[in-house]
Amino acid sequence: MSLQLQMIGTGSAFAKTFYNNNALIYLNDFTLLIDCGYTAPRALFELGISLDQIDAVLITHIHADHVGGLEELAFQCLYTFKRRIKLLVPFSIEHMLWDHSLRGGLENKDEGISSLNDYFDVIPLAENTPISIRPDLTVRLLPTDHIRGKKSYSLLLNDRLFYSADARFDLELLMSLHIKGCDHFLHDCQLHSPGHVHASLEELLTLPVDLQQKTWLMHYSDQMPDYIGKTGHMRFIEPFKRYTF
Ligand SMILES: Nc1ccn([C@@H]2O[C@@H]3COP(=O)(O)O[C@H]3[C@H]2O)c(=O)n1
Ligand SMILES: [Zn+2]
Ligand SMILES: [Zn+2]
Repeated sequence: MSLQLQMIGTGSAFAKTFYNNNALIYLNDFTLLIDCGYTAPRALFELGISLDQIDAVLITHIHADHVGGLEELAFQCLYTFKRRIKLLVPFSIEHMLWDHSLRGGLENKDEGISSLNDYFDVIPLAENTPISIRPDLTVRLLPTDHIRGKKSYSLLLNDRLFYSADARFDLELLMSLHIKGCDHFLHDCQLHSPGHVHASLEELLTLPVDLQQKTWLMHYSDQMPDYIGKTGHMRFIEPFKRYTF
């Protein structure tokens, strides 16, 4: 079954001309936001999409370009829209997300607000297990290396779309998914080497041609225009454009 995907930003953490690398997945009467960085509310505003139109948000890891917009989303859901949406969060980072990222702004003992559950319908996700979010959406969390000692997850949607979030280059993983028939690969890409905590363009260019042809580059720096035509068979995914995968 095909998916409609729209990046509400495609920038690296420090990009100033592209919003944070976050995505909307559109299914029948259901809209899922993948990551909610600090530019997400502004990007959605630019797109004419109200936060009220989001039905669920899935978090890949705890960096501000992936979770920095959650405070606004939580407040708006509770106080403006009076609506609870789903928060899909890897089990291993749920506690950290509250205690280390959001609690400072969202806790309110006077109103009895003391956890993520006071804002969202929290759905903790297990690793490496297909999770059926709805009949038309299965998500598998793939633990992938990003920052040493910090949990970070790539996603496999409906067993056919790989979304790296933030990940170092992992040839073995990419090849095994490719061989199993995964149709589309959206990968973060650091344009200049070394990639350090992200896959670099140089590394991604070592992928076989038939895998490159399925690969879209995201999470790129402001220098992206200088690299057009230098990405082999891989394409840059564009912000705000709606794709059918
Ligand atoms: N060891 C590290 C840790 C972090 N960083 C940079 O900080 C950014 C945090 O968001 P990101 O999107 O994961 O990208 C990280 C690196 O640019 C980095 O370059 N090296
Ligand atoms: Zn990032
Ligand atoms: Zn990151």
